[in-house]
Amino acid sequence: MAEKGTWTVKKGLAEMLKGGVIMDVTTPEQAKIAEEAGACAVMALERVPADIRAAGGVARMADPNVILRIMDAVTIPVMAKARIGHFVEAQILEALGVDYIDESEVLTPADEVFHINKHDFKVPFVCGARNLGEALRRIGEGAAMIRTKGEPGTGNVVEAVRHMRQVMSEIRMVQHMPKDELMTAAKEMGAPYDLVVQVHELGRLPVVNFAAGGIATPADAALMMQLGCDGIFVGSGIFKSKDPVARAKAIVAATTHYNDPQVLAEISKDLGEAMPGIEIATIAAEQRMQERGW
Ligand SMILES: O=C(CO)[C@H](O)[C@H](O)COP(=O)(O)O
Repeated sequence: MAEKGTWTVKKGLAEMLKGGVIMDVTTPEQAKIAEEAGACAVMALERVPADIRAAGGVARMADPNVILRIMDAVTIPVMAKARIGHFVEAQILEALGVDYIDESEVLTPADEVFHINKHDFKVPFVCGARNLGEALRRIGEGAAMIRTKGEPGTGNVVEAVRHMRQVMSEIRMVQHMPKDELMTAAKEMGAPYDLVVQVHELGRLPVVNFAAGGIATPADAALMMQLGCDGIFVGSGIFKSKDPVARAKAIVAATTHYNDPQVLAEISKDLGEAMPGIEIATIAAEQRMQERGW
């Protein structure tokens, strides 16, 4: 059996989640809704991003007791969020036995310069990115899964689309570069050279890449899948909508049948109101979660 905490095992767990939906949950009851809807994992946090945005102030790791109750409530993997750079929150989450840690820009960063050295941990990490350089820096620090950032808590998919298109087009560029241009590309992106070489050879990121931030409808989820992501994170889009149970199921089904417009049309019927959306231009630059992380 593979030893816990090796790179292969960390990466492999994310690969098992491919094609699935990971749902933000704040209570054991929401975790059960997610599991029954077919989520492949849940993400435990204190508030969904729309509520974090509305509350303002400092957003931190959730109460360990809530995380443990969520772990008790479901059989699917449980992820939890730590603040960027807050390696002690990560140590605590590892001690609780969560399956994955999200070093997340949705929480208030604890360090404005350094991310967590994720190689220090046995538990795997997922991190957000807006472009290929950022994704490869996070993988260089030990992230075993990437998610594009989008703009969480807005119910507006436009930033998720921008980030996924950016990452995919940079991957295509690197893939088709002659080998002798890779070092300069690495320098310009601020990315580790060996990882740029891997992208060149694989034609994809060396780890799984999900889409996140602003996905609010089954059509949004299918759009992100057609743009080439490996799976979906949804938080506010489900639990700030009128009918979370129906919407959660529909988003899971849309992520599976993302290439079948007939099925997507059926799935999208009678879901009740989606969460109210926010136009990105109305959010001040310093309040955009995607700007956190470097
Ligand atoms: O940070 C995340 C990924 O772990 C959130 O799950 C995701 O960004 C949720 O965004 P939204 O509330 O807009 O669905």
